[in-house]
Amino acid sequence: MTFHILIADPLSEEGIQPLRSLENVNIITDTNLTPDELGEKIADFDALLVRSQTQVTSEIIEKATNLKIIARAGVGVDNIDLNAATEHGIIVVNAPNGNTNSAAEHTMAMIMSLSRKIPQAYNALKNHQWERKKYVGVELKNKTLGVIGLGRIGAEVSSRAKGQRMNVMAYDPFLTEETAEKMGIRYGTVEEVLKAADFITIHTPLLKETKHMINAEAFQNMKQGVQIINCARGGIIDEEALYDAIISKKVVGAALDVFEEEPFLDNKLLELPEVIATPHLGASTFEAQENVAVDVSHDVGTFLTGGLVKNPVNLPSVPREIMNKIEPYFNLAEKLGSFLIGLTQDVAEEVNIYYSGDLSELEVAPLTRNTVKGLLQRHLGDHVNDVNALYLAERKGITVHESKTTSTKGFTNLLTVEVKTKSGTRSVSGTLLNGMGPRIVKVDDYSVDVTPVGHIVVIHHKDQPGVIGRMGSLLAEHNINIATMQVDRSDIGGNAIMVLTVDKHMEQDELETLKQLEEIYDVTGIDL
Ligand SMILES: NC(=O)C1=CN([C@@H]2O[C@H](COP(=O)(O)OP(=O)(O)OC[C@H]3O[C@@H](n4cnc5c(N)ncnc54)[C@H](O)[C@@H]3O)[C@@H](O)[C@H]2O)C=CC1
Ligand SMILES: O=C(O)C(=O)COP(=O)(O)O
Repeated sequence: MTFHILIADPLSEEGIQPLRSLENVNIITDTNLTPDELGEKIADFDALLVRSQTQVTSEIIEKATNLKIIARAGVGVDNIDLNAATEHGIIVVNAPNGNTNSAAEHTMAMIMSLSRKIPQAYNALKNHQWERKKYVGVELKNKTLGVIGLGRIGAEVSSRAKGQRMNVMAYDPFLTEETAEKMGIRYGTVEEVLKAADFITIHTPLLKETKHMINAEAFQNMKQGVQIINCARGGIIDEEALYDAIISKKVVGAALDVFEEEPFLDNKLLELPEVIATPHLGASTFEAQENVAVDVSHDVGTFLTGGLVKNPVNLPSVPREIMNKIEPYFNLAEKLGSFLIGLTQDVAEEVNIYYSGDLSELEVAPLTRNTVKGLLQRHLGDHVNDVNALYLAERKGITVHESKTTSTKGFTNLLTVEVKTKSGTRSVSGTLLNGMGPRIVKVDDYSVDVTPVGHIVVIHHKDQPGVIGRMGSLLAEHNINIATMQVDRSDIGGNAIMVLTVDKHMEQDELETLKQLEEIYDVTGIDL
């Protein structure tokens, strides 16, 4: 099988070598596609690699019927409709670390250019004006730098600013006073930071919560004569409000690498002499581009060949050592989910997954996703995968809970899945037998020992002499061979269960004929 990969934004050629060196890949680079052209082509591809320019909208994703992975060679994924990707089971990966240094250096370059008006002075000189009085700057030493968003880049900028003898004060929802103290910076709320800072630099992602976070009200709270830098994302600063704040002289300088609309040819902010700007160049160094391209190439290559990606955006990331321990249980989890939903006639409303024994010591989130995948695939088909299983369950109104328990019922590991419907609760438990693979060991309250594979028939009946024999004869009449049989009962003469594995798929009418026997209450065929 050949994987078709589309590179839709310029990526470092050296960086994508790991991908090119794979067998069975067909890589097309086309960095000039219009949204319509991308929409027309996208169905041909298994993987799409982009930077910030290509907008991967829900309309594009809708048409991407073969797409399995979208890779963002950089940090911000605001150009990708993550919900649409998740809904369609497309994994999104990014390269969160490769451009941190470049973005931090670019931010420092912007702060220094701003404080000494270097771009303006350079421009004047280019225009044959020797202007020394007009371009008097301010020192950074002893000034306060307010950092909004102390993640990878914010932290790097902070440490470099300290090297410039600046006082750094930061706000981040995950920053505590203790951590700030350890980093040698001051902690403040957003309001406190905005009020205290001489220079403010933004390093948050663009999210619903951060859109226009720096608005007219925020500018009002700032110091008179503040200077502001945005090398994160356009839209975090409200550009209209920034324009007004510059006109009113509240803000005396702004350095912008990112804009609400990109690319653009006209933006009225650029008419103001207080504004210096670059066209989204924060990550544009040879080093950063090579780093991010290598990272996404590895993830795309690994993913397409069935491996574990390092930087998933719409899936929690699980380290390889931990994954090695849980991977053997994937099949069990998926089969239990699939078996149980096959047994459940009514609409599932709630799913409870209990992990015990060895399993209770593991990171179980990937197993929960596999269980739910098995559960949903029976009715929704193969497009349900690890990426969209929980999302689709939520959309179908099914709540999913996972918990760890100490009750192992004598097994070294036990996974129990319970489905609640309007008419009651059904459950199934399974274990992974050392060297022998997965087994179903309980169906509701009955103990069994069934390998979850092939054609299974679950029969609820009355515990009475002769039932098993008559059942065998009926199956023989339909030329159905029983491979294995497990029987258990609640008490002598009470309710009982038979779990058969048979050699071929049984049609519904064949299953119905088994109900001719009056001791049979219920027959369900499940193909795993
Ligand atoms: N101009 C350019 O070329 C580049 C821009 N970027 C952008 O820089 C930004 C930061 O990137 P990283 O530091 O790598 O991300 P990161 O994820 O390491 O850091 C982001 C930080 O923002 C914080 N945050 C979220 N909401 C916040 C809020 N309401 N107020 C304050 N802090 C908040 C988060 O807690 C996190 O610590 C991203 O938007 C990214 O896209 C990144 C690389 C290059
Ligand atoms: O990594 C990011 O978030 C960036 O903004 C870099 O964007 P780019 O890849 O240079 O288009």
